[in-house]
Amino acid sequence: MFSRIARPSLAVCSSARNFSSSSQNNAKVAVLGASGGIGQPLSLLLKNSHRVTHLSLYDVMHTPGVAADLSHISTKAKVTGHLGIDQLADAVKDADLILIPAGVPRKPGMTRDDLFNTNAGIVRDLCEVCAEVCPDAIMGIITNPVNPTVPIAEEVYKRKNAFNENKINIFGVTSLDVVRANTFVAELKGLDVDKINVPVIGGHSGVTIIPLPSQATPAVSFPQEDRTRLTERIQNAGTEVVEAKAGAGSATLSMAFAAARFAYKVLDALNGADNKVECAYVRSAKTPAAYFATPLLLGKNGVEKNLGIPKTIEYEAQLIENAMPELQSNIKKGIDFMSK
Ligand SMILES: NC(=O)C1=CN([C@@H]2O[C@H](COP(=O)(O)OP(=O)(O)OC[C@H]3O[C@@H](n4cnc5c(N)ncnc54)[C@H](O)[C@@H]3O)[C@@H](O)[C@H]2O)C=CC1
Ligand SMILES: O=C([O-])CC(=O)C(=O)O
Repeated sequence: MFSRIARPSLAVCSSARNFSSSSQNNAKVAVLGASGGIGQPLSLLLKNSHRVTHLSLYDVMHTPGVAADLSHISTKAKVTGHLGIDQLADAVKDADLILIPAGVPRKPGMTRDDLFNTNAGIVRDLCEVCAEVCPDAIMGIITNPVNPTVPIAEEVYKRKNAFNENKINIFGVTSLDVVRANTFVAELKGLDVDKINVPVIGGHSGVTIIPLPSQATPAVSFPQEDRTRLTERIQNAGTEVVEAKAGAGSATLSMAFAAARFAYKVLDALNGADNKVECAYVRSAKTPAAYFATPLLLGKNGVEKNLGIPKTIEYEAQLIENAMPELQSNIKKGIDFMSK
């Protein structure tokens, strides 16, 4: 079974070298954790995108079936399935973009930090291969807890001499916070959700999630009581889904939508499209925390320009201040994990 899967994936991947390019219509995207609750719908959205010519699916289970299923869809992306660590290098070779939703999700009563012990090692091991095989690929890490998994990834790249201090190509995907903020604000204000943009900065857990509705476009205003309720709903939205799923996992479909939104912007920017801006969690010189989500102008190498913390009102400035201790401690936990 194992060797039957290995051969075709090798064959396809050697020809996949030709796919690697900075053209949106000629991009190889690898999904690591492709068989999971996020991985499957995300892979479907990518298979449905004109931007992708090679969709490479990696997991420790079920990728032959997921790849066979998706490969029957009449869109142009070639689909390859890769199973187990021995096939990871082929899965990511020549990738333009790697998305990582591999790892365990929360159950009711757990915090994202409770996932650290399992997921930190998974991200480390995946990044070790990526650092060796495709250090320049853009990487979007979805695996929780995002606040420390992104520093872990960069520490791996440093150890493998694959780290480029002049370039930011490793992102924590926080687009779901923006998607939720847009949805909730549009609902509250009766606006067209397609036309609203609410920046969300900071990190991706509890108080480190900092929505900035004062900077929304179009402009919206709230009495303070509503602003507080909105902020808390966005901060707790992941838990809202975990509780509603009652033990069957956390957000998967909305996360797949959000990760696809992130991926499409990255791929469009790789193809030279201007003005592709997305909030994401990256190494940052713009705040006291070494990693911080802000609006980023995307380009051919990842972050073209960090647009920094937008203007804030006093309430939002206080949220930023409140978030710093937890965020800094989460980042330290990731870096300490790698120095053991
Ligand atoms: N950044 C964000 O906004 C969000 C992050 N998440 C996180 O995404 C992660 C995945 O969530 P789900 O897809 O719901 O979980 P899931 O359990 O449904 O899927 C995870 C997949 O990862 C695979 N996997 C486990 N170890 C692996 C390894 N070493 N290499 C490759 N694949 C491996 C599993 O086989 C499984 O297919 C969780 O950590 C969750 O907390 C979830 C929602 C939002
Ligand atoms: O809450 C979770 O565990 C999953 C997640 O990150 C989210 O839905 O924002």
